[in-house]
Amino acid sequence: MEIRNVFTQKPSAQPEAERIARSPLVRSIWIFGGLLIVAVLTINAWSLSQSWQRMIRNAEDTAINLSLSQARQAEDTFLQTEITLRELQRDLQSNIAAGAQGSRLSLTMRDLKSRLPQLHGLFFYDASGKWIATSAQPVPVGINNSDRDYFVYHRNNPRNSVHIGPVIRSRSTGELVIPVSMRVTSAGGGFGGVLLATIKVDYFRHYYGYYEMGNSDVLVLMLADSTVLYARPMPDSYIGKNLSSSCLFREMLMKSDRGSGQWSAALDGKKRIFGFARPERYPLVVAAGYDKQSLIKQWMKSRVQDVTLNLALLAGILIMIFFILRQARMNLRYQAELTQLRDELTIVNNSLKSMAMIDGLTGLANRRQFDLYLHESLMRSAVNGEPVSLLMIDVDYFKRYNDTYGHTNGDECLRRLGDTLSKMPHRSADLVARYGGEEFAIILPNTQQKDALRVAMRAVEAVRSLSISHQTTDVPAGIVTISAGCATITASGKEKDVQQLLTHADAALYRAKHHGRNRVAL
Ligand SMILES: Nc1nc2c(ncn2[C@@H]2O[C@H](COP(=O)(O)OP(=O)(O)OP(=O)(O)O)[C@@H](O)[C@H]2O)c(=O)[nH]1
Repeated sequence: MEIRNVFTQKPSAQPEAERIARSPLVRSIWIFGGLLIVAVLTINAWSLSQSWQRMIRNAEDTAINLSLSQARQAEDTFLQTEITLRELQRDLQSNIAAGAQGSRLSLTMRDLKSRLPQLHGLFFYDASGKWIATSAQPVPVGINNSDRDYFVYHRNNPRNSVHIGPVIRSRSTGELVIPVSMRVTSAGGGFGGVLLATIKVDYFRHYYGYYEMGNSDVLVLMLADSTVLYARPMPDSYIGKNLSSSCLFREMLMKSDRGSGQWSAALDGKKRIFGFARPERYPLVVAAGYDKQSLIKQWMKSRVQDVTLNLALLAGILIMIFFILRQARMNLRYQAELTQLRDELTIVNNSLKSMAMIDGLTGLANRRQFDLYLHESLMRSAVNGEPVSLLMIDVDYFKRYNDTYGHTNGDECLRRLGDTLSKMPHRSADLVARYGGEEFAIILPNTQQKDALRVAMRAVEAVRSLSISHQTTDVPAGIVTISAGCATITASGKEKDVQQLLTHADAALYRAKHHGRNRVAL
């Protein structure tokens, strides 16, 4: 009988690994870990998106506030200029009535100009465009301004409102200036000339320079027709540019006088977050724009710490899942090994149990099994009323056989006899056992006495035909023979049944011996 070595045999690794991978515990850990990672990623994505939205909202708020304050500042600047022009207009109207005095008006202009820092100059041209008075010193001679747009505008337009024109280069100083002009009515009620105030572009350049803005952020003052008056920090070549293609003029100003949004600047094509405002009094527009790329960089810089911490958290979760999985796999493997060990031990136990029922020399059922089976057979007989027969078989003169051929040969002889008896045709219910020493027994359930007798005689004959030499003076046949005693009972279900059958079979065997051996007795 083979007993497997349970301590050295290992299960094949592949199916075991697959079984562990498919186990509910490992799957649950994967699902839990996956959900945890998804949750962390989702929360992080949400928090990043919230902080980005906040950043955009802040930029929009700052841009709109800045453009509102600049619109107000521009309005004040132009209002002061308008007041100055109106004062001059009043003065001029009364002088025209009394006969215009250019030198006196120039003095007044110089005085007014000195009060307003934004002013580049004040001028009065007569109906033909000739310079009559100016705050400039000395008064240029021989210049005619009738070709200027603002002059043409007032000559053709009788309205008394202030006109703000696109930036021009001053003919007296060469500076970039914004012309603010008014029509002067002649004594007869016709066109009497133009009063002009020029505002220095440098005034806005200087003023906008106060604000802390990035190199790509813009602050732009425009006319309502989208002509640039000044754009910080762009070079002067951008002054006068028409921005009508911008989203600001195409969409935003159509809906509201103030607001915010994101679009690509018509100035340089860069995407910015804009705020804009249009003053009530003058046809001006101010827009402040923050460069989106710079904002993204700034935002990313501010989130580096958070993102790093979250990545560390994610890495921690992954490591934790890894260790939990490893631990779970180890536990499952130990569990599998323990289960296998238990199964192996059960097999070994069963083997040992069956070994306890087998005779080591002959391989037949041993005395223990014989006792159990005889008891069981008699119990069954007591229930169904069928007879049970027992053959007790003893080797004749076996002491002498041992003495003559030695114990080793004696053992071999017993093995051959056992083999012969077990190979005799038997019914499946019959049991051949080694009863002890040189004694054998055959239990024949559901067997009548005459049939048992026949089996016994066949056994005696089978041994005889083995012709195992037994050459001593006491053994007449000169070969190994056996004697058999045969007994049959129908059990009563009482304890004594076993003893009774054994005693009868023993007595029969005794008789077989007594009557010369090598025979059967009932
Ligand atoms: N070799 C061997 N001898 C055994 C074994 N068991 C019992 N014997 C021997 O069998 C012999 C039985 O002898 P006895 O009971 O005197 O009977 P016998 O010599 O066979 O004489 P009868 O039974 O009267 O014919 C003893 O010498 C035992 O030592 C065994 O397993 N192996």
